[in-house]
Amino acid sequence: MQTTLDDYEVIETIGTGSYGTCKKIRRRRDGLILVWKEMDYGMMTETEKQMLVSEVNLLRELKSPYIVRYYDRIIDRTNTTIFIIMEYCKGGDLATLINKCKKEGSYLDENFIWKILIQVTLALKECHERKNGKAVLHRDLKPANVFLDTDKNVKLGDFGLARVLHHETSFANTYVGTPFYMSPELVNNMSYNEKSDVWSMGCMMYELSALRPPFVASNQAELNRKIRSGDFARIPLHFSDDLNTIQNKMLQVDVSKRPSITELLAEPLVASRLPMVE
Ligand SMILES: CNC(=O)c1c(C)[nH]c(/C=C2\C(=O)Nc3ccc(Cl)cc32)c1C
Repeated sequence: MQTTLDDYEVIETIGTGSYGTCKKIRRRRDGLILVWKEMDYGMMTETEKQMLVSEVNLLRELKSPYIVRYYDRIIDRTNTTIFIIMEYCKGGDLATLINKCKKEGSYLDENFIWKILIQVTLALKECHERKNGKAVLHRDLKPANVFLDTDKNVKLGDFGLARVLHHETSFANTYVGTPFYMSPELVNNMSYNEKSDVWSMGCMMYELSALRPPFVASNQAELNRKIRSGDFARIPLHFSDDLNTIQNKMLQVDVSKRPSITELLAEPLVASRLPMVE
């Protein structure tokens, strides 16, 4: 049966972004706490509306304990607003966690960083696996798009920029993500591909360790130069050589030398930390 806005009670706004607004809600019939991401599509072009439809359809298909669960969507045509209803992640997002560490002058625990690495890799495995010839690229992997549940397990969210990659090509179209996490192939005007998600994950894992991105600059030209060079400082010395090694592999400038998600999962440093399959 088609649900309506009256089936939910809004509790509070918990986030706003370029995409719109994220609100914590309660489902009236059973009290389940969820969120909805509400977006006004009134000013969107037909292409942007199609992108929105594809985000919802992608979310419905992606099934992983490490990807936010999609519940429903409501379209309010009177107010040209779509409401995408998803699971609530009580732990919030990694960007907030990084800012908290910076404020407190503390680093994250290495075991927690490894746990995030493993779970984001497994989330991307679900995305990159070609189902009926189509792989999904996240294209905007960053701390603000990775959420945590009550047990601080990863919930990859916000596929607003995700693209379906069709079987006939292994390259998708142009990039629109976060400049600090731009991969060398994108800086060199090549197309986005699965290994560009691996680069972004490498940047994110580096930032979780060092509390700053691997490449920073005051302008795009300088940032592009640093990204192309692939030169970045080692993560703080108290972190292990193993963590440093795996992060360096993800930040390989040469795409052919950078591991795919499948190859990353086969790396002994990662494979030895994978959860037991039930
Ligand atoms: C300060 N904000 C928060 O603490 C926060 C919390 C507790 N949850 C969220 C966000 C989400 C949340 O809880 N579930 C989500 C599903 C999809 C997307 Cl794109 C976002 C969310 C946020 C931003």
